Amino acid sequence: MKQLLTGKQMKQADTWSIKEFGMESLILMERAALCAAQHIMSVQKPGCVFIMCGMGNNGADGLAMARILSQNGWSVRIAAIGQIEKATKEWLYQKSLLDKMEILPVQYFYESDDKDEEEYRSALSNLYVPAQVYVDALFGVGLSRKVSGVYRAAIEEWNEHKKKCGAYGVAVDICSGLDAKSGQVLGAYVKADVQITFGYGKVGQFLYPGASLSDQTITCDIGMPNEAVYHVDGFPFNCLEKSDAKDWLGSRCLWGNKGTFGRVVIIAGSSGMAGAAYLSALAAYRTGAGLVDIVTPKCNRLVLQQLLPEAVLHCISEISEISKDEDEEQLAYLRNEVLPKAKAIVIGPGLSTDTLAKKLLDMVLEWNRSQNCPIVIDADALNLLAMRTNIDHAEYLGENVILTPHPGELGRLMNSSAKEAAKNLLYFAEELQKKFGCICVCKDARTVILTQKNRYLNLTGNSGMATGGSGDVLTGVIASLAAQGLSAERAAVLGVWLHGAAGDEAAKEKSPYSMIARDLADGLSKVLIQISRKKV
Ligand SMILES: NC(=O)C1=CN([C@@H]2O[C@H](COP(=O)(O)OP(=O)(O)OC[C@H]3O[C@@H](n4cnc5c(N)ncnc54)[C@H](O)[C@@H]3O)[C@@H](O)[C@H]2O)[C@@H](O)CC1
Ligand SMILES: [K+]
Repeated sequence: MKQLLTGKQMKQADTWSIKEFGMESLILMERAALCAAQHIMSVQKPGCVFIMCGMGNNGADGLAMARILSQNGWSVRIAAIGQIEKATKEWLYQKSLLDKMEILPVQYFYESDDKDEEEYRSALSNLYVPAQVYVDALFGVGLSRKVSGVYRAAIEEWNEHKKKCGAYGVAVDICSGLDAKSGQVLGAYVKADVQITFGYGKVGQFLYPGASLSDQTITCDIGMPNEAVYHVDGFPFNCLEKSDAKDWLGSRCLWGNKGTFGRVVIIAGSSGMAGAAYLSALAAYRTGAGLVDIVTPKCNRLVLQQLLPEAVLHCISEISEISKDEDEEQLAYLRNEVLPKAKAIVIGPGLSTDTLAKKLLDMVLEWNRSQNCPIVIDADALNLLAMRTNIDHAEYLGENVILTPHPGELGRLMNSSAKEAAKNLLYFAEELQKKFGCICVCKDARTVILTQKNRYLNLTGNSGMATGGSGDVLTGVIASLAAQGLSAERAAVLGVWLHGAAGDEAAKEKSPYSMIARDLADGLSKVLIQISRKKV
């Protein structure tokens, strides 16, 4: 399992390693600089390298790299941006070593208020020499505000000159301008070929748009003690990898019957929305559930029977079509005959928010209070949840309830907008988890999964999955895994991973442009072939 930290957590881990564990800051820095320099030497023959340094420890890494590369036959040019009075002690130390080597001019560029950005850029232009490698060591995890003035000009010149001379761009620790927690860019930002990041990957490097700033992010071990990660506020973000997916999936019982592999009840669809029920149910079967029941309005009977004859259909009448008694009767049937057989329930895809949908959600939530059955709440059921204002959600929803909002639904659940939710996905996810106390799967280009105790970031998937019905497929995958016996938390995390990996398989065959939700179901089979164990 790969672990990621926010910038603040990384600084806490650094501080603990230095102050409590007693590891010298300069030892960590030497290893960091060596890793980055070695990467450069492994991909390029000695030549000319240009290094843009700030005055913090990221800049100090850049100076240490200059020393190492110079000792290895590189011609080095450094532009130091900022005020020397702000330099850290590590920076001054690294500079003193360069001075003793008498080889490296460090050209300073001071912050001053009397220049506008254009003037800064033309002055900087002379410092940025043609080189085969461009290194960005301006800001690391210490970036604390929007980039402006000389720093903005320095970044823009760096990008432009790098492009002009076709240089290989290396960002030290993180692309300058990228927020290490949110993945948002603050003013100006470096676009590099690779980020060489130290100790742990930073969450912001894997969330978008941050994840698009470099082609590659390489995490280097710099000798930080393993315990450091336990001395940070909150929890690190865990990223499931293929080997973890294999472990979590386990092996399928060779002598199992359809009862062994769980029954999923899917309450989904409304007039014109049969597809949502179909995709959820198809995905539940394709992920291995033994039986799938669909509870849906009568109007969807024919189409669902034709599309998925394997499913058990329970067709219900719209409230307007039946008497009050008949309505009570059909709800009692579901409560007494259908829900008790479920090993996992999905409610919401294409359900609508009408009175019947509301009653169905009430019934399922009531069921959840007395039964230990994992429930995936999605789409319209989330919209209905957002309309409720007078219940204590954390008490009402248990730890085996899984909410799967996209940014629009997340915004509604938190009385905000889709735009805000997408921009501050981590913050919104944290607030949602606090509000409802259950498992929150906040879907976007990168999906964040939060539980009471753990935080996960999913790294599979691609833009082709931004297509109608993709979320419906996810509900079926998660419920299917839960029905087969995985804990609700593992079902949610593995389900999101599997769904993304299925999307990656579909993209290989169809391209992200032309893949549709159904292709994800084919993708699921391919991924399951790769990760399922051959033997018990
Ligand atoms: N021993 C350590 O602490 C280690 C630190 N390392 C490096 O140190 C970095 C962190 O160093 P620092 O904490 O000194 O932080 P940074 O070097 O990332 O930047 C901090 C400096 O930038 C200034 N600053 C922040 N935002 C700004 C903005 N928008 N405009 C202008 N100035 C701005 C701050 O005032 C401060 O002077 C890591 O990213 C990593 O590269 C590594 O060498 C590993 C070991
Ligand atoms: K940097």
